[in-house]
Amino acid sequence: MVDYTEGAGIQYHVGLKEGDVGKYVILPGDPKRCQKIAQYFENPVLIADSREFVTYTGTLDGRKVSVTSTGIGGPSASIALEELCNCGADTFIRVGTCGGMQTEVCGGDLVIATGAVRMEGTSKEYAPVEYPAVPNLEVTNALVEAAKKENVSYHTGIVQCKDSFYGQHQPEKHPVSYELTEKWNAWLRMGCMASEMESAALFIVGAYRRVRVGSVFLVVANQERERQGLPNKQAHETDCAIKVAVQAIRDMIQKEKLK
Ligand SMILES: O=P(O)(O)O[C@H]1O[C@H](CO)[C@@H](O)[C@H]1O
Ligand SMILES: O=c1cc[nH]c(=O)[nH]1
Repeated sequence: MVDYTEGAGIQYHVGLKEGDVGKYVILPGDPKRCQKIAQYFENPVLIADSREFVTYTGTLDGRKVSVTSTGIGGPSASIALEELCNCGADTFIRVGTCGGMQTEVCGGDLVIATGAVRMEGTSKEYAPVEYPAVPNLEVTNALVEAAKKENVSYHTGIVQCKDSFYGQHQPEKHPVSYELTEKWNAWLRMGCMASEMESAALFIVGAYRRVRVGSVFLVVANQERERQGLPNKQAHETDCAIKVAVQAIRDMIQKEKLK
């Protein structure tokens, strides 16, 4: 393979090398969420700012932890995950936003993924479609315990991943509306809780790289509630999801210390 590391072990896209990041990394999509997340660390330092990939490293309970943004969608998320693995990280929590699908999933709630629908392209370049996109059980259990501790309204379940944000929100405008709409109805009937864009790729690449990945999301709104004429609360403050992810990492660190 061509050496994209410029000979110094620096990963081509994220601009990081071994030692720059902790074992635990929080993965938001939005680079602007990184600083906010880093504020929960002790002594956070901006390590790299390359394309959509912004990284801060600090500590939590004496252990090195990092946050790296992935940008939007599977392609950049898979790059971030691969390159962070190359730097020595092995436990990841995606902290994202999502759109609620079942009517009980309201704006301001959290969703913790127990699996992801692979209606995106990146994961298909790693594993045949028969292979399921599932998060790591330890990370997911830690997220659920943290959500209980933080006393927040949360749901667990399958999230639907896709590549086109507007295919989710305005399928009728897409030339393949027939396919988008029919599949959306199938995901609803199968009980999908929310729609977002990166977890399927992250879970599949995580399985391939033998690292632990989990996801927690803030529900921004619910288009199904809107469609059914139900009140559709909107939320944009991700603090609640960040707190749950940070608490989950603290709990995993504590468990590790007891080993
Ligand atoms: O808020 P983030 O983490 O970016 O996540 C969600 O928001 C973006 C779409 O608005 C997609 O990346 C989707 O997965
Ligand atoms: O509706 C939404 C909200 C956030 N992210 C998505 O992909 N869809």
